[in-house]
Amino acid sequence: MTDHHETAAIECVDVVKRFRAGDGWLTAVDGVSLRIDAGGMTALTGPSGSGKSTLLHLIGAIEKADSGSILVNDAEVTTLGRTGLTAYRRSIGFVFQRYHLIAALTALDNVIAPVLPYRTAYNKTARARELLATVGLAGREEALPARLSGGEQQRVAIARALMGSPRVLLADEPTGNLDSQSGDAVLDLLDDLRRDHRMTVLIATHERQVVERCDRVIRLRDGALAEASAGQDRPASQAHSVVPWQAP
Ligand SMILES: Nc1ncnc2c1ncn2[C@@H]1O[C@H](COP(=O)(O)OP(=O)(O)OP(=O)(O)O)[C@@H](O)[C@H]1O
Repeated sequence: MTDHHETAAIECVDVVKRFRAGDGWLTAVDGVSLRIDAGGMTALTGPSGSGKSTLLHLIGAIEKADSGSILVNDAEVTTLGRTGLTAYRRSIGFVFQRYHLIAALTALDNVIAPVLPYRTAYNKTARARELLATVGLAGREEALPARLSGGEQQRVAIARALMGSPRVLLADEPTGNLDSQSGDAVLDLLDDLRRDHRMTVLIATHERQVVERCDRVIRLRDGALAEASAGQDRPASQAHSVVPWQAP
């Protein structure tokens, strides 16, 4: 594995996460080791309760692993302190099944919301408009979430996740609430973003159509790796096509 020609964007070694369950403990992630190359679209799949969301939360530093190592773009996530965690969470993108948009805010303000407290090198409104256009929502900037379809809301959530120019985008069942056409549009978008910005996309999903769209598949069963990838990696030329991604 060490002579691999690609740079690993995500590398997990012996990652364990337990939760309290009644009098005992439940091991949600049970010694997972994996390596995900930069620039691909990978499916993390497995039956309900197999640990997909938990693993994604650990990689995204939404939850903390009990043991093991998680390297994302060469940064060790498990030992980050408070300040480091905030910076890390801002540096990656996270997309949720239920979009998590703020109902009282327009599409534009939802995209801006996470970076509002921070100084940014870019103009927040201009960038949010640009990203809404990227996700196909030019002209819908002032719409409230309730006026948008599920697919459109998810695209707002994706635009929001892109504000910090993430090199890694984690998506937890991003098409789980969508009909197949809207789901396909969201997957097309993720794949375009991956290619145009050389982002690494990791999608937790139990949907076969989503798995089939990914170039690599990681299967979990009972919190452990069931099988790591059948798919072929993309040709290096394609994986490395670099379009400058605006500095945060
Ligand atoms: N916060 C928590 N507290 C206690 N147990 C939890 C918690 N989060 C997850 N679990 C348990 O950990 C195991 C893995 O859950 P996880 O949500 O990661 O699975 P999943 O593969 O994403 O499932 P699904 O496809 O149903 O979303 C399950 O048994 C779940 O009940």
